[in-house]
Parts: sequence; structure tokens; C-alpha cells
Amino acid sequence: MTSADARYALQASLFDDASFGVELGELGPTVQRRTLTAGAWVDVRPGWLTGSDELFTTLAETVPWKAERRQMYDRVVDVPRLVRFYPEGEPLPDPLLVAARDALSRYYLPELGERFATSGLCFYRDGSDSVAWHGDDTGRSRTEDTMVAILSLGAARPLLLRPRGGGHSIRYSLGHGDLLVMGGSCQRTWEHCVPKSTRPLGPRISVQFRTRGVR
Ligand SMILES: O=C(O)CCC(=O)C(=O)O
Ligand SMILES: [Fe+2]
Repeated sequence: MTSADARYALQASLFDDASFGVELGELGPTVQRRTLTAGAWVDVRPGWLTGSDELFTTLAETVPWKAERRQMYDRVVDVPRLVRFYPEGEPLPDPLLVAARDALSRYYLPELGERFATSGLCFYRDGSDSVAWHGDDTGRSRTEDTMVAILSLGAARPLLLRPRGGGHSIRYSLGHGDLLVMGGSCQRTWEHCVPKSTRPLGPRISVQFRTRGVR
């Protein structure tokens, strides 16, 4: 057993303890893959993290969230969500995120060929927070296949995907410990978004695990 395996086993046993009320489930047969066009695919694993409310609260309260502003034509506008990026090597705000990242790295390593390295956290305070259509195509993902794994906490929000250049969108509802992984060419041949909603919605946190050199 390597030290990484030992650490994972320790964390897995911690999280299996019902007194913690939180558990990272199996991957494997519970992961459903949908093949998209142009070499893109999406894996979903609903309810991967059970008992995730406490993690949601911890992250909401302890992460040093940042409100960003962005140039839009001739104006500077608020980015409609709070963010915090954890580069490779920076400690994550909760050991559960380390366990999740390491479990994903182990599961996808044969296909991905590398480990998940960075963690991007987004906080959608209510239905007026959102992210517009985009691909995570800064860096290596502009030209190479990659995977972006999203662990979703808190209230469910739709995440939509559509082929670049037009086509029907597909929709997943993500929250409450659900896992979605975008793979293959998805970041350069498809786009994704989390649309605004006028309905009263609770807050959601999205944790995106990416490989080195991908944003
Ligand atoms: O909220 C989500 O799950 C998606 C976030 C996203 O697409 C991004 O930050 O690049
Ligand atoms: Fe994205």
C-alpha cells in the first residue's frame, strides 16, 4: 500500500463512519456515461456524496470567497457568483474535498493518464447567480482532451450542455452531492452553463476538479 493509498483508506473509513453522517459512495457501475458528439462525453453519478449538507455549510462559511468583476465591452460588471480557486499544492478547505479529488484521480487515472490537480469553487447565492455558456478551454484543454469533474453541493441547479456552433442542449440537475464529469473533447467541442432562474432557489456550491494547466 502506498502512502497515498493508506491516506485514502483512512479517509474512506472515516467517511464510512455513520456518526459523521457523510459518505463518499462508490464509483464504477454507479457512474452512467452518455456519449455526446465529436468525441465528448458526460459521466453522472447522482448522490455520490451523501450527507453533504455539513460540507456545504463549512465551505459556505470558511472559504474566502471572492466577488470578481469583469470587463464587458465598455463596462465593468460583477461576475454573478462568488469564486475561489485552489491551485495545485494549496491546501483544500476541507479534507472531504481531498478525499473526493483523490477518489476521482484513482478512478479515472487509467483513462485520463494523470491526476486531478486543481480545485475551483463557485458559490451561487441564489437564482440570479449563474455562469454563461462557455467551455473550460483555457490552457491545454484548448487543444487536448481532458476531464473536468464537478461535485455539486446544496440546492440543485440545472447544468446545460450544447454543441459549439449550435444544436439542442441537454440538461442535468445538479446538487446535493451529485457528481458530473465532462470528458473527451467536451471543453472544446461543447459548451456548458448554469442559467439564471427567477424561481426562489437556495444556494449551491460547485467544486470543479481539473488537471494541471486546464482552466
Ligand atoms: O456550476 C457548475 O457546476 C459549473 C461551473 C463551471 O462551468 C465553471 O466554473 O467553469
Ligand atoms: Fe465550466
